[in-house]
Amino acid sequence: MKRKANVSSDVAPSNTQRDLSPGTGGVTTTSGAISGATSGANSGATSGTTSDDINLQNPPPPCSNPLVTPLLTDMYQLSMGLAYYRASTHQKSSTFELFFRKPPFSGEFCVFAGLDQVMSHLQNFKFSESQLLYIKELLPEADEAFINYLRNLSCSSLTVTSVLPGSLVFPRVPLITVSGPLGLCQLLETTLLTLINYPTLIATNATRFRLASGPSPTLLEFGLRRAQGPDGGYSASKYAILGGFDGTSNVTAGWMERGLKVSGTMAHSYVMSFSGWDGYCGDRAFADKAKEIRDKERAGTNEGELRAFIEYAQCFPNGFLALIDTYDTLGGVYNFCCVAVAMGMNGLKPVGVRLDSGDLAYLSRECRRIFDLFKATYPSLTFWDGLQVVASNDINEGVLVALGKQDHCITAYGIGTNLVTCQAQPALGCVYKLVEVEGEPRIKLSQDIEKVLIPGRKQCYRLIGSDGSPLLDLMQMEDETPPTPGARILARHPFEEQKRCFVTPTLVVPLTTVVWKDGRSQIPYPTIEGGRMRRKKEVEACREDHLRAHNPTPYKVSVSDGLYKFLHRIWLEEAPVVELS
Ligand SMILES: Nc1ncnc2c1ncn2[C@@H]1O[C@H](COP(=O)(O)OP(=O)(O)OP(=O)(O)O)[C@@H](O)[C@H]1O
Ligand SMILES: O=P(O)(O)OC[C@H]1O[C@H](OP(=O)(O)OP(=O)(O)O)[C@H](O)[C@@H]1O
Ligand SMILES: O=C(O)c1cccnc1
Ligand SMILES: [Mg+2]
Repeated sequence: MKRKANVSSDVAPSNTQRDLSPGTGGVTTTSGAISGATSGANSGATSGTTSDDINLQNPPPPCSNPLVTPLLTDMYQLSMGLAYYRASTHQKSSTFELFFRKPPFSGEFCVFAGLDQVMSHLQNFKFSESQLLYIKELLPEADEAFINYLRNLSCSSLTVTSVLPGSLVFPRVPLITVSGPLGLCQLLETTLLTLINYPTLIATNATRFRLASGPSPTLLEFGLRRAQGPDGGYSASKYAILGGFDGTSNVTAGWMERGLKVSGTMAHSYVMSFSGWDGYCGDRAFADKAKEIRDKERAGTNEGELRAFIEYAQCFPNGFLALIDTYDTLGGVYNFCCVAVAMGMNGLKPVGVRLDSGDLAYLSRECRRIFDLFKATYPSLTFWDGLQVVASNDINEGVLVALGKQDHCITAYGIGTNLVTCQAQPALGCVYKLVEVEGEPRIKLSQDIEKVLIPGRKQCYRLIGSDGSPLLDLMQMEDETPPTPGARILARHPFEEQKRCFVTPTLVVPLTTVVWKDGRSQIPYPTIEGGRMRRKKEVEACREDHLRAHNPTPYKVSVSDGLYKFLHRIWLEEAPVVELS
């Protein structure tokens, strides 16, 4: 992120963070923390490899969710499809744009995500015979000719342009533009919206959590159990990582996306399940050592918890991370430290603790203070400074901001409900609107000025200033000359006449790329890691005041003078003049 004047923080997790996975021994992770160390090697197009690695000739794979077919749509798309067909307008050339009008979370931006599944849908778009039978049942008006038309539909006649995943995007700029036969473009509306709205919302939410936490802590996504169903949970895990999270507890996400890092700690049930030493069959000397240290350092800590930790440490000698708040958090830290000393005496390194209730800042400081006490007593053990303090329990963006203003020693956050359900704003309002038919721009008027459509096919550019940060996004008509670096142009607010500025960009970046044409993908299949890297770069380049959590400065999304005049001429032509008498 850039401050108004200069560069500031980095959103990459620091390279001193540790892997929290049992069995991986708290290994130091690299900046992306999607090392795949715990979830196997990368494999294929959906892995965490960079997009350059992928052979362009590989067609996009099937959608990850088998529910995504041409039938994942609203009834009215099929009804309109039939009506276009009957009116013989279904083959008219058309252009639709997918965009949002208002950013979520009272913010100014979104992080675009979900294009991977859109590419898969375009590639695999085909009604099955049983779906066609069902459509006949549903739409008795449909004759065999229409069913045959649906039967032969594929996306080979479409041209699709899009911004790329991980891009910072702003209101009204078309994120995806679909050009092709009217009937087919219409049939894609609902599916494209459902494939983009939630991924973009969750990637944006995750980005905001990352901005709120700062670059250092490890962010782990823990939301599967609270997500809106299996697909909500899976999408949340994937796109939270695109948005800057480092790992997920969701095993299916790791299995499906082999580059994603899967990790976790332990639950209260595990700690609660132990109550004494009956049936203990582990290493007696190890248990006796831990108990001896406990009796010396803090007699009276919970015995069942101590046993639970001793058992776990033996099972995961390189991945001991203890949940310490089941009975009494401070007693829990002592129990952890005693087991840690016993491990250290066997040449092993514990990973750390998790706090799941109470004042997380205060308790994290207490953890560090007690680690320091042990460090003073057992200075030959070298792991004390590197121990993790993981915090969880209903953490949201506000809690991260609040914790950032307090003194705390938290090194990692486990975040579920508020992240995956996007509790602060549960839906993104991307829309998909017709802007042109047979080369004729179309406008939709509204009493609500924000809802007036900007007509026609557009070219969109990001104009970059001399400090490398974006100045504004500019939309212009397709046939206008693109802006050029060093040349001064007039940029106008689309609706408010007095809001305009002259801008001289240092760099002009086209916002969209042709991603689908002539029946095939024109880009390497988008990867989570590719989107993650683009998001990081774009967030770093953007001025901090556009991204901040509260009262962000509006980012200018402008139109060229030519598009402004065109929009307002069409608006006047189409708006009825009322007669008063
Ligand atoms: N130091 C802090 N500053 C700001 N918010 C915090 C701090 N510590 C914890 N929180 C947040 O305050 C809320 C505390 O919630 P709540 O009172 O329900 O939990 P608790 O009583 O500590 O634990 P539980 O009920 O789960 O046993 C959570 O959202 C938590 O993330
Ligand atoms: O708080 P979240 O951000 O959703 O993070 C995930 C939560 O899920 C687990 O709780 P669990 O399901 O055991 O429930 P509880 O903590 O509410 O008792 C875990 O201990 C976290 O508290
Ligand atoms: O691994 C964890 O600690 C975890 C995972 C999911 C939800 N709560 C906690
Ligand atoms: Mg909880």
